Amino acid sequence: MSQTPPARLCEEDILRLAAELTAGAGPADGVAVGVGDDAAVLAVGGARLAVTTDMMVEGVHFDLAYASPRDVGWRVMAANLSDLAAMGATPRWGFLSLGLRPGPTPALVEGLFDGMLELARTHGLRLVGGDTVRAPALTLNLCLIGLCESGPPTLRSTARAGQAVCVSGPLGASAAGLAWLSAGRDPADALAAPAVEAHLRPRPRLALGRALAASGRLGAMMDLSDGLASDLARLCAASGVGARLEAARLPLAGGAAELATLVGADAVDWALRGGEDFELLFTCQQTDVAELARLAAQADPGAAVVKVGALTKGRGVWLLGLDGSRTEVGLQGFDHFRGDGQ
Ligand SMILES: Nc1ncnc2c1ncn2[C@@H]1O[C@H](COP(=O)(O)OP(=O)(O)OP(=O)(O)O)[C@@H](O)[C@H]1O
Ligand SMILES: Cc1ncc(C[n+]2csc(CCOP(=O)(O)O)c2C)c(N)n1
Ligand SMILES: [Mg+2]
Repeated sequence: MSQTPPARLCEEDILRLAAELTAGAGPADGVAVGVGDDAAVLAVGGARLAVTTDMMVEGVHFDLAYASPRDVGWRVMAANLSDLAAMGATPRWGFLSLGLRPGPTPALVEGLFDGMLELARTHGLRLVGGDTVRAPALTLNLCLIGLCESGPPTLRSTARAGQAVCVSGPLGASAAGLAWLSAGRDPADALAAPAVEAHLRPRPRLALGRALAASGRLGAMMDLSDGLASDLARLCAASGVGARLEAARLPLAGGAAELATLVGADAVDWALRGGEDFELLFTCQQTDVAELARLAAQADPGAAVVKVGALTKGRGVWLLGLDGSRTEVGLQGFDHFRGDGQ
């Protein structure tokens, strides 16, 4: 008798389960924000702590064939700091859990720490602990703690229909760099170098996150780690709204169109579904876009405020194509257990 194979969960299913099961325990003392946002927010003795954790695994998030240990350390720190940026928090303390294959060399371990600490120092974060084990693949997990002192933490669940949807910079550069490096192409190639840099050394938008939080003009905010299509769908689901993106407004990373042609990919696909851009995604009243752009330029000269669409009363994330077509694109970004994951 044939048996029905057990159901397989994708990452999205697991995150939903984690949210449901942890919420099932009821409200907890001191938890201002639990599972479901970029960081939890804990109320401790008058302070609000934003606490986040993010793991990177060799072969899944990086490949040592093209990434140096220093790049790997930088990237895991950047991904974690970006979640604090999304809450408008100021980074303070970090813990590193490190899984190393047998026979770790000083060059590997020192390189990982150098990369992490270089970026941590820039943002005033101190590594204060961790754990070290043997593992079948190089694995780094950071847990970072920040302080929400630039205003209330900026959440995913507070967006309203009618607001503008904005991003803080170009999209698709990291995916372009990854595609270039994975194809074994020259990282120093003049056209590809900025994309390679964006992939290996992303720069989380901490000053911008704080400035946006302090403005008091935001609807909702999160960071872009899985791709605009998925991350905006999560923001929309948390806020009970839908969104319409306009392809003509997407700020494609410089050179992405040419690189896409060279490696046989699509730059719009990178921008929507590539992930790891670590830009901020936020919503605000349409009339506040110009003022936030002014604040952003002051806080971070490298950042921009680019309106890419608007929130709607409907459900789902829809893309208005250059040809006038409407396509649903929600949740098409990176998922560890779907598509590019297994
Ligand atoms: N295994 C887990 N147990 C409990 N909560 C989890 C677990 N995995 C994820 N979460 C929570 O689910 C939410 C979404 O997690 P996710 O890792 O996708 O965060 P993100 O900010 O959307 O993405 P990224 O980690 O790429 O920055 C977060 O609030 C996170 O703390
Ligand atoms: C070797 C290699 N293959 C694929 C990717 C792409 N990638 C991996 S995880 C992720 C989303 C964010 O991760 P998470 O959800 O775990 O925070 C993306 C876009 C990569 N960086 N390196
Ligand atoms: Mg995030």
